[in-house]
Amino acid sequence: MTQEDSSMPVSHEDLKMAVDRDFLEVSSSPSRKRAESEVSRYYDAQEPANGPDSDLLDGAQSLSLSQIPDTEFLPVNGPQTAGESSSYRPGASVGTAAAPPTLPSLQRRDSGRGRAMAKELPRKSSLSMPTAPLTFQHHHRKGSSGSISRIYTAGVGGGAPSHVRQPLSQGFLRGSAPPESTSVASETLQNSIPPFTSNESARPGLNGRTRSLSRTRSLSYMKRMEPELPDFMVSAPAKVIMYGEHAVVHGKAAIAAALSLRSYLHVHHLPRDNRTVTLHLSDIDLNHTWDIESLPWDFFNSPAKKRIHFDTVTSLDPELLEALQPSLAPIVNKYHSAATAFLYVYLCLGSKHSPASVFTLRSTIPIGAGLGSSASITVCLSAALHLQSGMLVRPSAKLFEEECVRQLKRINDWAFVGEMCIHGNPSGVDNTVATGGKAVLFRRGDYSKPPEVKRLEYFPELPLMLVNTNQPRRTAELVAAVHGLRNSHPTTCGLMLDAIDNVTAEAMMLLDNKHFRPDDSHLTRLGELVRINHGLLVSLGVSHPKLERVRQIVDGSGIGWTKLTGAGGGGCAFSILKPVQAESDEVKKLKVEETLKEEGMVTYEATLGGDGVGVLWPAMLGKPEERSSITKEMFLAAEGNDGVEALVGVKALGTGRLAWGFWREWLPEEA
Ligand SMILES: Nc1ncnc2c1ncn2[C@@H]1O[C@H](COP(=O)(O)OP(=O)(O)OP(=O)(O)O)[C@@H](O)[C@H]1O
Ligand SMILES: C[C@@](O)(CCO)CC(=O)[O-]
Repeated sequence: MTQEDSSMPVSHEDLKMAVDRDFLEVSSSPSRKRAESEVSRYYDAQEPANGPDSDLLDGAQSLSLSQIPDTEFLPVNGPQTAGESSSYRPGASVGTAAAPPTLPSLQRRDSGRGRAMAKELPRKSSLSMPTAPLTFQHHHRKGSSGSISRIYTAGVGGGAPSHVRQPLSQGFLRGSAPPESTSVASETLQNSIPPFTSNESARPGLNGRTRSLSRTRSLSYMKRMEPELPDFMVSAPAKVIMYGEHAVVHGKAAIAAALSLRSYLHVHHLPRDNRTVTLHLSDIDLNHTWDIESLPWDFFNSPAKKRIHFDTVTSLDPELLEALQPSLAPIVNKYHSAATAFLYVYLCLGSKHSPASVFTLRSTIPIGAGLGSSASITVCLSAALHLQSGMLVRPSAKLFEEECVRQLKRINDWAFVGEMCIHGNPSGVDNTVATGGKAVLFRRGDYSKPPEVKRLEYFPELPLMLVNTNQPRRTAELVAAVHGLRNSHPTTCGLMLDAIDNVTAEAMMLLDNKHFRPDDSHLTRLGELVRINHGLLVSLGVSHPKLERVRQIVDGSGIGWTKLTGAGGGGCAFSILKPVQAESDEVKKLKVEETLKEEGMVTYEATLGGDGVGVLWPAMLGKPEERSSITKEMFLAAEGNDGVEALVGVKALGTGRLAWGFWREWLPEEA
């Protein structure tokens, strides 16, 4: 490639070709480096107009040992001698006062097709030094063929200027990102590394320089024993559709908001010599382990089928689904579509070299109740798989808004793929709200294009009551039933869908209005729109006698306006409650709640408009000085929904006990 080439914008197709060639095949090969470089250039082409370097600051993020191939390690400060090498003891400086103020950095050098690329790696032993922060420098340099390569240099302490770019997906950061995961990795190392002996012989490296045999051995020992990444958690919320469900599948708009119930996914990494992946969906009693190598990688990673993180996939490939069947066959569980969603996305995004891990999920969202439980779990899975493969930057206040949006889009796009595995033909509204949180207007007119999503900035705090009829149903079947009705009554059905669209548009004018007052006629208007929307859904055939019973109890007592939410056919309804004006109103409300309970229904307090997908990295409790791991055993042992919330709940944010991070698409300054 010429220098001119390298300055040209990189198209998505170029990028995909680079990745198709070899990116996922050999995770630490020089060709992967080439692909990484292509990906970096792809990002460059999308950098904000105010110039790359001004946007890019020190982001010292830990590099896992898995990212260090068995290539040569050279000191940046000059050739290494045998004597020098024996003084290098990974882990030796951890927590000791004897750590030198600066250490020679390690540099990995790969060469491929005449292109030079070098990248300095922070030495594991130096990562946890408390007084010497790591800094990265970023230069461009001409490769042997004239192409421009990036060089990343890591030093300890030094006053390096800090316009820094992290490779590949490390993204654009502002300010210096805290290297949260480094101390965990170092602790693990400290426990697992046998000490070096200083009298071991040195042998020439591949380029004639010397390197220590003991270092080589220990590195490979460490690589086997150390899990590739620390354990971490992700979480995503449920949603309530206020107006427009079903119509949204047919290109109309819907208004939906994040609900305070959430799913939590714990990702535990296994030592590298264990080559298995486990999916444990504890709410549905599904616990299955696959041998990673036995999965149909060859098919998924074949040039014709390969998909990458940046792809927007709008339909499932029946051949890929077919290829999964042998791996899914042993799973006999009525909710097995969640396993299909997991494997499909896992195989699309991963490779034979994906880290061995255990994915453990617990959700406080009732399943199949219209609250988007499936979307919440697919968002968790998508975020976890992206984080695991290094394709996301963890949320931080330093992340630029544009990058936040990109991260969320990537998570959302692949959560949608999971939703397609579970639902068949989803609109994408559920996963969009579970990803971004808050409240949105959503419309997807053309399925081959991204949906239109508008945040409702002034979404008010509404007096809501949420009721679960506990009547099970499947979203996929209800969506298919409306399609059937539309086919047999195209004109009438079309008018009903248009009417729902009008309801949503009217509601939008109230809900996205900073002058909205929940205690006056605005609330009544919203309530009436709720009632009209429910009536139209009844006509579309997606209500259920139990939902009608909720309506009878709530609306009959005069305390509010009720509508089913989600796919209907059972599941949940919500009511907008009228303002309490007298004591008798309060009494009526209590009576309603009692009656619903007597009839086997569950009422929830509904807080709408909360955060979307969040990350707890690493999975640890407590303030920095007294941190302890959240193990999957602890997570599984938490009692009920309250136990899960008490142990890992995002509500603990701000108490100093947990440090959940959120990509706040619309409010990056608060992240
Ligand atoms: N906690 C969970 N654990 C495992 N799988 C789950 C969980 N929650 C949902 N699922 C998966 O999602 C499916 C239910 O999805 P479905 O779309 O029918 O309901 P929903 O998402 O709650 O409702 P709606 O789409 O109307 O909001 C289940 O069959 C299962 O595969
Ligand atoms: C019924 C539906 O409109 C909402 C399900 O929560 C389906 C969808 O939008 O995918």
